[in-house]
Amino acid sequence: MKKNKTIVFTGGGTAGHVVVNLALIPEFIKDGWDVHYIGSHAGIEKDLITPLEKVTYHSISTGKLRRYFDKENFKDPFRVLKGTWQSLRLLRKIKPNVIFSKGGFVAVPVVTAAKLKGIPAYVHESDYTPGLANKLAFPFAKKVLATFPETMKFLPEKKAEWIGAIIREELFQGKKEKGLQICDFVSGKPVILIMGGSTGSQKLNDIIRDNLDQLLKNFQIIHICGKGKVDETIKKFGYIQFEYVKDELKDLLAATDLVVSRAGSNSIYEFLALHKPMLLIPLSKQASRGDQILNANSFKKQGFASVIEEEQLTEESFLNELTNLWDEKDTIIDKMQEYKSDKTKEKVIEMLKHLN
Ligand SMILES: CC(=O)N[C@H]1[C@@H](OP(=O)(O)OP(=O)(O)OC[C@H]2O[C@@H](n3ccc(=O)[nH]c3=O)[C@H](O)[C@@H]2O)O[C@H](CO)[C@@H](O)[C@@H]1O
Repeated sequence: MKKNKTIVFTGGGTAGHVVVNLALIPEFIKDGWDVHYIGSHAGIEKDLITPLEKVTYHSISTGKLRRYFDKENFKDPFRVLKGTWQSLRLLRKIKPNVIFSKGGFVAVPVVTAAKLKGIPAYVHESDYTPGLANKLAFPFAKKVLATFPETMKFLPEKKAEWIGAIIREELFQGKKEKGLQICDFVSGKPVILIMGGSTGSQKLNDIIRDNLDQLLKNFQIIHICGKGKVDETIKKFGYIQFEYVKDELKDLLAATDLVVSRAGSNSIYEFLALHKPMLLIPLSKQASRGDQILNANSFKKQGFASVIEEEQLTEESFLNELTNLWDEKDTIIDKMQEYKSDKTKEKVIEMLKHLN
């Protein structure tokens, strides 16, 4: 019997390294491919992928990027070596035609093993500048795909291709009434969605909670706080908190007028595609390599967002920028409507199917 074509997806650590895979996986299942996923034992990728029917999830050992001293840092190279050996064994068994990596540390051993087995691996970089895990994977990749056009200058010239953002189809199918109903909100009063990235942000949580009464005078607020960060003591009409939202996100976004968010690349491209004016508070240089600052400033320059850097974040600057954003929202939406995504998802699927 003829074997189905097979694809292996990898990527994890935060949802930003999984959602692009979530957008692509259904298209391969629909076309009769066998779909496998290689992720970590306990990362968010396991949570998000294992409920999917027709996807076989395999766990491997993986390291983690810590920007501080920890004795675990010394064990990580051995974990990555073990992960590479495990990936080699898995790839020998699965025999995929192609591999798609969305990055994060778990992807490094998989892409390395792909090179050793001669399997073409496509690596996707969604941030303005490439992260360390992806940089380690570039030498082993067949192609490196970028979301931001500006990223091309940081990528290996012969392998790099700009494709744009890959967005989950379901996000376009949200219903405003359903979103309002989930939150127990009224229609006719504007809604702000607060999203501190897939893991939540204490900084954003604090500024919202410190100004809650003021904000609730004019807005209703959906607050995605991050795992373990919901404050059960706050119960107010027009304010609802979530740790993380899965299927209902599309409806919550449909009910949203403005967004306040970190500047993770996937999130901000989703807000752009859905025409949601956004106030971005990027992760600071102290806590990251500064990629979110570049993501945010690129969006500001194009007229899609206003930005407050953490060092400038005060109650006053926050409330002022939010008022300005509300006043400017129609102009911003006009600008967003000019942005064309140009069938990015379809292009990538063609590329992976035909190894272009
Ligand atoms: C702290 C950290 O390392 N952040 C990085 C991480 O962010 P993070 O994981 O937050 O990534 P993104 O903002 O790019 O994507 C988050 C994704 O999770 C989804 N989502 C989020 C919350 C929720 O409740 N439900 C839900 O489905 C969003 O719709 C989005 O699709 O990866 C991004 C993409 O490489 C980087 O730009 C960020 O710097």
